[in-house]
Amino acid sequence: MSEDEFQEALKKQPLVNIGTSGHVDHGKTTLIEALTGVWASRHSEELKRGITLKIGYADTAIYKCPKCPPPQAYYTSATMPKDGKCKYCGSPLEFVRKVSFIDVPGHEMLMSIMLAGAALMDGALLVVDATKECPQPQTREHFTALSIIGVRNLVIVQNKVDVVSKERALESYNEIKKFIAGTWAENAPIVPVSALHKANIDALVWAIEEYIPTPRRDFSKPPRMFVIRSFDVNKPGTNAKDLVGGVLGGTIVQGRFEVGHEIEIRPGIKIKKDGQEVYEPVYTTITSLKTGDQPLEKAYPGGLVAVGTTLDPSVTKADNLIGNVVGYPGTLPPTLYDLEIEVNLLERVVGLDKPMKVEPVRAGEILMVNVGTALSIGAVTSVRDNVAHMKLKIPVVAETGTRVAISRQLAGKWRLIGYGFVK
Ligand SMILES: Nc1nc2c(ncn2[C@@H]2O[C@H](COP(=O)(O)OP(=O)(O)OP(=O)(O)O)[C@@H](O)[C@H]2O)c(=O)[nH]1
Ligand SMILES: [Mg+2]
Ligand SMILES: [Mg+2]
Ligand SMILES: [Zn+2]
Repeated sequence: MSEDEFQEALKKQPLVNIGTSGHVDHGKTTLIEALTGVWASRHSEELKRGITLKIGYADTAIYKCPKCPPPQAYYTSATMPKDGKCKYCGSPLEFVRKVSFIDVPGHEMLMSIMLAGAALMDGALLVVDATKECPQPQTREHFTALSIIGVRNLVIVQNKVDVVSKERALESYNEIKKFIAGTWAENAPIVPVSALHKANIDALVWAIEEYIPTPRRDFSKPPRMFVIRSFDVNKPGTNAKDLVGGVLGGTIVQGRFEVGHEIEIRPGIKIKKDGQEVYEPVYTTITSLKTGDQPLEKAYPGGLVAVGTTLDPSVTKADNLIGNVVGYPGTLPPTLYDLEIEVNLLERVVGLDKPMKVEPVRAGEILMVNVGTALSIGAVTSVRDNVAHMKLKIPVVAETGTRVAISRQLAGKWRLIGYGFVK
């Protein structure tokens, strides 16, 4: 990738994904709103119930005052004055970079969605409610998920400091310090904020600038995108000649896509063949690319990219293609119905109120696997040493060495128990 191409791309599209993580109701979505001005939980069911159910996206740009010291120097499109000038010294603010936030649910029933989101994160914010003892079960479980998936750029956000005493704020800080002591996140910054009152957000932006850099990716690798959403964007009753093809929403994880190129989507759609249900890859052409409202000729890793296609919209409607992998024809890993994984179990199940020992994997049990944004369950057919064979209900697209998160149902809920690598 040339420096010019990187700089050019940087102006048009966020090239870094910053995820949220943390226990339910600790203020992840409120924090993203404070940073971006966007409420990322927009689905009607989410609005009704006040909890995040799906992966949410919100983009913003970071700006900096050339004269003021940090943290006052730091702004986002949502926090900067309308005239684009520093509110302390009046200097015109300088554009730093675009960033995309990926918001995940904290509810214990939605761990699989968090894992799908985590597969896309270049860095993360771990949101901790200062009014609650730390760690809460999904604080632990999300932190473990970041550890497993290999997210290493972390900023810890101590939220809701508007409703705690100074003593409690200090106690909460010490709980967080103790929680991360001896882990890879030991030196992560802890930034106290009130997401609700948008207090100390400049210090958080500063920490993001210091600790979550935009990764320099190799754009020349064969392009690959993980699908997170798929839609039929036509209004009911549209004339057949005006129909627009199916749209895929996802995050590019390597390479770049260009308008006009042919793509393959795997595992594709379920069909019946000789009385058996199988998945067949789908082939189509990219008719448009967009990030936010910005049309693109080329799309790069980072943020949510909408890919227009020539597919019949009935194929993409209602998130039908979630978890699929997109690439140029012939470049994708194989579709696997049988999975052989080298299993690494956690010592403890961390997502429960009381952590408990992880029992070994047994033949015959049902496990859940997350591979990229794909999710499948399957029965373990055999276990030898630390290698487990599984028969999957829905096939996954993965090559040797692909990282897999493994969950087991405990007390009726899927809990993260370990990770593995595809053999
Ligand atoms: N007092 C106070 N309340 C906050 C703050 N941030 C969030 N809240 C409140 O906490 C509740 C939960 O906030 P959300 O942003 O929905 O929390 P979340 O972590 O996104 O929740 P899930 O996505 O369901 O896990 C809401 O009632 C918010 O208004 C804060 O800084 N101070
Ligand atoms: Mg939320
Ligand atoms: Mg909530
Ligand atoms: Zn200034």
